[in-house]
Amino acid sequence: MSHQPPGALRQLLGLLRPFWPTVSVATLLGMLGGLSITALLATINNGLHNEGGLQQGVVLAFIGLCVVALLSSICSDIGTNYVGQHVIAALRKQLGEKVLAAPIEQIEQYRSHRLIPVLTHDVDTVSDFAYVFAPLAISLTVTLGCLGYLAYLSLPMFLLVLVAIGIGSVIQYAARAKGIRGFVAARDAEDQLQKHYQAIAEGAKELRIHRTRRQRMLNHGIRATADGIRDTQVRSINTFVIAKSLGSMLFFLVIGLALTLQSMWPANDKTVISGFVLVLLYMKGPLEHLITTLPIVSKAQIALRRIAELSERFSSPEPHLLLENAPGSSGQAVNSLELVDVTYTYPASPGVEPFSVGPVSFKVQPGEILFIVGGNGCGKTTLIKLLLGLYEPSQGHVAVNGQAVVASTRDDYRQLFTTVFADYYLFDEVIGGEQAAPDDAQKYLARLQLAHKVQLLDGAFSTTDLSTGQRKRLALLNAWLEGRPVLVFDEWAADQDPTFRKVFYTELLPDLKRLGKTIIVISHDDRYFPVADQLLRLERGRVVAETEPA
Ligand SMILES: Nc1ncnc2c1ncn2[C@@H]1O[C@H](COP(=O)(O)OP(=O)(O)OP(=O)(O)O)[C@@H](O)[C@H]1O
Repeated sequence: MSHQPPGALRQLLGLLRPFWPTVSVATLLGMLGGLSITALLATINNGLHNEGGLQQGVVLAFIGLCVVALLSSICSDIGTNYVGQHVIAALRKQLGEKVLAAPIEQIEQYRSHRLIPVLTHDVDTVSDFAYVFAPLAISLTVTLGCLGYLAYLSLPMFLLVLVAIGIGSVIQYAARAKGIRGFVAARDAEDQLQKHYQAIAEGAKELRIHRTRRQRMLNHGIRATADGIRDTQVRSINTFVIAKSLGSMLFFLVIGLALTLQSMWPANDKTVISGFVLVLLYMKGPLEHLITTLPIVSKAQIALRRIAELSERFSSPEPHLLLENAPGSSGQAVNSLELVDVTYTYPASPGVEPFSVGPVSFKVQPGEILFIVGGNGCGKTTLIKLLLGLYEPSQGHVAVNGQAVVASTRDDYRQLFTTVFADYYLFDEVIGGEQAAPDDAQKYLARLQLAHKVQLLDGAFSTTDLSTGQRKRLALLNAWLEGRPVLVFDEWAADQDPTFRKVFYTELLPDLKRLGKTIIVISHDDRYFPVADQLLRLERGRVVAETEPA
């Protein structure tokens, strides 16, 4: 993927905007440092040709210039580092917020193996740039100061240097264009590598018991991708290195040319040629620094493009999604929960007919248990994502207490639910309802037959190193601790042993029902279907049977 949205520079400027006073002062100080160094060079050059060496006044000026150059470059460095680190922190926070606020469909489509490298690798690359930013500014101002001094010394020689810099810039520009193409290809391959890493971490067990797959993963996956990245990076860096060496040689050519011209056309003032050589030799350092930093700048540019692409993808955050200082749950009582003629269609992908669910209507009330049943892939999870307000219906609406859920109320609406998805994520910390006392937790842990394994310490589980079924029981603990009115379980019992499965359907669900909870269960356990007050059977996204309480 080498899609390149145009917003990289705009994004960088946007991030720098709050720090413009510091950036301006740091840049001005950097320029002052650069100019002081140029003035020092001029003083040294004059001193070289002055019979009596440096006069007392000049010595004081020399010391003054040293102090100014030292202090201004230190302060400029500190200022730009401060800004750089704040920009990185702002970027990290901004990206985190974007992911937290992005519609679920967008996150599902982006894929985690592409998301994580942007949040880690690309932000780190921009952070590398933050460290070179200050020296870069100083090198640039020293180079400009030196050029100014050269122009003051001799206009023809200054023009000669400008021509040389022009030739050098063309070489650098060509090298940079070639290098950037390589860096973009390498960055694309990084996503692929991340996908392989994810596979070897999450599929460790499967790979251990399948030699052919393991070897294929190693040879065609990790080795081939890592070697590909290495070769592309080596080629790109080599291009920069050759261009840098050519540029370096250009300096000596210009110095040689100037000395030759001088012997052909001797200058009256010896300070001109010595100053010229002195400045050029000094300028070589900062100018080379500028050139060697080009790869870092190019990489930062690519990273910024990736970040801008992610920002653009996630640029339509859910409106009214409260990220700060909002109450944990909406506190609203639920008298009824309804889906009214709801339909939803997944975005089309090439060559595949997009899956649609609906139109579906149902109503469920407190103290009721609704089962959603049907074969694999018939749309049960999609339906509960619609019910939970994670997907917005293409048509129809979801209503609570007869009121349609709209964008401004959707986040509050979601706080009515405690959910255990089939692919749930078990957080270490327990963020319980206000009434969640540790005594209660201990009681429920015992009920879930986990009291001998897990304890609640400082609001976190003492361990989550448990069996699959035990981890899922731990996820269920939230059903009590959060105290929310609607509970949704997506194939919760699938990983439980027959005894505890029975406990779930015949004891825990009825207990929760008695507490007045509204309960929605996705289930394949047909022997427990009678537990349900309502049963909704789906087939290819359509409701084919609905059973209401007698
Ligand atoms: N993110 C997605 N993008 C596109 N299509 C999707 C996406 N997620 C699911 N689908 C499609 O929607 C269909 C229904 O998926 P869903 O997860 O709702 O089924 P399910 O009834 O819960 O299945 P199971 O019992 O296997 O969990 C699937 O056939 C799948 O192709």
